[in-house]
Amino acid sequence: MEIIKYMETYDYEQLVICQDKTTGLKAFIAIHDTTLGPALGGTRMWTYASEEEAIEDALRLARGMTYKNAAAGLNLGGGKAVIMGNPKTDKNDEMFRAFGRFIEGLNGRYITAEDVGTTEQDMDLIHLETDYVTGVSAEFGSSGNPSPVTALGVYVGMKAAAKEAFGDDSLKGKTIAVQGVGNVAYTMCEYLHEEGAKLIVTDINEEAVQRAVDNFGATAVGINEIYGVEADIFSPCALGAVINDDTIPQLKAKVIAGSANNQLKNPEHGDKIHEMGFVYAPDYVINSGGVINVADELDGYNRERALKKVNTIYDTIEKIFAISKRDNIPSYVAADRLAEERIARVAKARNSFLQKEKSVLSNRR
Ligand SMILES: NC(=O)c1ccc[n+]([C@@H]2O[C@H](COP(=O)([O-])OP(=O)(O)OC[C@H]3O[C@@H](n4cnc5c(N)ncnc54)[C@H](O)[C@@H]3O)[C@@H](O)[C@H]2O)c1
Ligand SMILES: CC(C)C[C@H](N)C(=O)O
Repeated sequence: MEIIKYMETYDYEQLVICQDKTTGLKAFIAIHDTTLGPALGGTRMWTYASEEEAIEDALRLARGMTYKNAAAGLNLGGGKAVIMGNPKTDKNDEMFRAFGRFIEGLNGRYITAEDVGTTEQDMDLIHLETDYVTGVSAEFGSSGNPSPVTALGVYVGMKAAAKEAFGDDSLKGKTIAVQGVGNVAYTMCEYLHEEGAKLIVTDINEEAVQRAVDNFGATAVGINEIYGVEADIFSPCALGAVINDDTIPQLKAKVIAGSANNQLKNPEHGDKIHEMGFVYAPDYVINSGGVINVADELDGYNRERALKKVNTIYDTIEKIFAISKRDNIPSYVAADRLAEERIARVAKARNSFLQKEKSVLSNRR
């Protein structure tokens, strides 16, 4: 991978390499675009096979956050960090403190939070060294783990998608096939069960499946069967790239609405499901509840206000379907357009000179 070339192609601002051999920290912080504000995005800890793979992931995820934050109406740019290592065996407290100091060194250009492989406790350790961290424990007046709020957003976004597909946003009696019943999907299933939906679930973790069967009367199926079950809605809540050439022909559901990031294997798969008449709730819009929630901490966390904002995911999804129909474009393109247009409008509004910004004038002796 030619890093600078890749960064030029997608217009990235910055890539930071962090190492601290005492603690074993090897991390990358990618900042994609800060037109709307400081870059907010989680820190992922993962067993990457190579540095190149880690950098690629950081860059790709950072750009995703630019779009997610812009479409969510947040005054925040996009960034993401990755730490190389096994989150189960390679963590130590000092590693996260060292990482916190690197974040502090960016002076607010990047603000972190939880992502795959990192926890509220890790954020608390980062918080010992910097204030540029969200998703820290509630005892610090913070919002805590974002997953349950992400689940609320997916639930309301799913209702908007159901309205588009079936003319009614009620999920009562609808059958929903859920792939992965982890942190986000378990809470989402709670909402769905309460509304009277029928659940079909799968997970590689048998305990997670059993919990859904016991608590929500869900029907369990094998991991490869989930695509082809008779359902109204397919809800991918585990992995990326699950909408692909192999899975699309199997899908019987009319709606695709779930929490997983990067659901489309390639953009062509977004085009294909559009042509085939599926109603697809774009992933980074429907799963933006977590980031909306942690972003509220920056104004002094107010749960009621945060949840009110998360509920607007319903309206954003409706708006995206309206753009998709108006311009006859797939919903994932409509979401990108919504985000890009907002960034362009703000960039235009902010391009006039302000005295406080550094300029040639401040260099006068
Ligand atoms: N947690 C958040 O706030 C948040 C926010 C935005 C997006 N997301 C995305 O939502 C998804 C779920 O996040 P989470 O926090 O619930 O993660 P999680 O790890 O708690 O849950 C994922 C579940 O998927 C299962 N799984 C893994 N591979 C599978 C497979 N091949 N088939 C079926 N199940 C499989 C896991 O066993 C686990 O139970 C991820 O893609 C994540 O990036 C999460
Ligand atoms: C900042 C976060 C809560 C990030 C979250 N993991 C996401 O992908 O949206």
